[in-house]
Amino acid sequence: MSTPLVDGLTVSEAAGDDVKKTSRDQREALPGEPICVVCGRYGEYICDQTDSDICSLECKQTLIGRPAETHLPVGHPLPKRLAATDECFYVRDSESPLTSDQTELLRRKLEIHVKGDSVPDPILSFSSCNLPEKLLHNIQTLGYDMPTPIQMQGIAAALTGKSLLASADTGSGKTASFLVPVVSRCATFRHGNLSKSKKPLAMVLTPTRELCIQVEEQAKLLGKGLPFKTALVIGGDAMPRQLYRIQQGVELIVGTPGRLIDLLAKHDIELDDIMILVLDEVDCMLQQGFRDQVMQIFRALSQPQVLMYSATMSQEVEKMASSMAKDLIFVSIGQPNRPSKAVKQLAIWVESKQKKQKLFDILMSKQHFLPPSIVYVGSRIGADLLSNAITVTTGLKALSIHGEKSMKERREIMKSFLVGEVPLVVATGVLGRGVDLLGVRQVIVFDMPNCIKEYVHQIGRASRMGEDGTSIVFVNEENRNLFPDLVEVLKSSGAVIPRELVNSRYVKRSFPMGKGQRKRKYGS
Ligand SMILES: Nc1ncnc2c1ncn2[C@@H]1O[C@H](COP(=O)(O)OP(=O)(O)OP(=O)(O)O)[C@@H](O)[C@H]1O
Repeated sequence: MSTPLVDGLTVSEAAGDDVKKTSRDQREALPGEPICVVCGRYGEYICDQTDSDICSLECKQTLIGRPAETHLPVGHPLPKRLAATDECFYVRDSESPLTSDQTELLRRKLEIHVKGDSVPDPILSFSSCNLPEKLLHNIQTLGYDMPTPIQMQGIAAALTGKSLLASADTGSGKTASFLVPVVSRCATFRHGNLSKSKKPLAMVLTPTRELCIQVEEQAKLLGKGLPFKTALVIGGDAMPRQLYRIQQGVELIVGTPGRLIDLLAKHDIELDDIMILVLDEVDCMLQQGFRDQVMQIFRALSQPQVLMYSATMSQEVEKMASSMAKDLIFVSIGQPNRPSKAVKQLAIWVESKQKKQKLFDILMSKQHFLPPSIVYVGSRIGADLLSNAITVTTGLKALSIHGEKSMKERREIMKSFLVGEVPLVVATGVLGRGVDLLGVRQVIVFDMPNCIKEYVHQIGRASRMGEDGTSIVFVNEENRNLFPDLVEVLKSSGAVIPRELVNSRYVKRSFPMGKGQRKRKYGS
């Protein structure tokens, strides 16, 4: 039986089967699986006109619209991502504006979705948006040759002065997407107002000290040589020093909400010049726990531009963000709340009592332990106990990091981890979000967090800028609240779902075809 789909196209077999309409609906191919000859995703179908593997109706149409000689053989390994050098957008003169068709095509290719009034076109290069020369030089020194999709659209939107709510994968360059406009606007403002007072002009709030440290470091690198000074305002570091720095005159304050409120309550810091407020990890910042503090700080400012970023979003966050800023621009890259496709996920069903032994087995296996690794646990005491047990049982040097340790200790542990002296860190949520742990390619989620979004952030530490990474998560009946969400996330990434999870009564059953099942053919 044939099921009509769109004009003139039918799909053989399976009435009601969910045939993927666009390439975006299709998942990435697993090793050994057929690859769509047009976009490189899972080639679930065969195009009957060309016998090539394709992933969706959209790619079938693209394929049959191509001249015959460009129909590539089945399984031809086309790049999965848009390769910058292959793409006409990048070889054109990037100073001349895109036509609206080109803008639409670019956004479609890069999965850039926008909502709002007068959203500017994405930038194609850092040099096309009037940034100060020194900032451009610093961007180059950091090795950023080309903006990533979130930077293309995010920087363009932020430079208009409008507020922005943006989501993009973990490790996709969101930090520079908000810092480049912050540095540019602050440095330009100071340049034109040299004699005036040096009250702070921008503020970045993040949920953890580690993330603040990292954001401030990157801000310093981007602002080098410009009238752009920064102050770090986090708990655990001496307050007088932080205060002194602000009083000397800084352009940017980076801090956690708690310490900032403390500082503001005890000292007279003038925030009336703040023109940009950034909420990094905005869904976390607007959650109970942080929300009241963030709103208290927001009310102390005089209607700044608000830039809000995260890899995960919710409708509630969208609503709150809309109430904080008028004329908001929404930007999202790919599908929000999905893990980075570059992280290969493995879910293992392990009963709680066996989790430690399973972890030791992994750590002692040359094949499965891929240091440097992070193990995520649910509690501070759990982090201490597990890191000790790992060292005693496996001989591996493991350290724990959590909120009860002093800032000095946390800094030292991070340093020895990042320089490779320690192959393994056992962490709580303090390292779960935002932290750019270059070199980490494996994450082991020992205790499933109590929200799927935190899981997405945690496994995101295993891949930066689309580099391959792996994650292992231990799951059992105790995590049943998350089963439906976890299955969705695993399914969307093409990961294998453990039998116990498949058969669980807490999961609604609707699974993709298993291997070995026949492929459907597109008829015409
Ligand atoms: N245009 C670029 N070209 C090359 N590398 C880049 C570019 N932009 C950022 N990077 C690098 O990519 C890495 C990831 O960036 P970043 O930490 O900003 O990701 P993120 O999107 O904020 O991730 P998360 O959601 O996990 O916080 C960093 O090491 C950063 O230096």
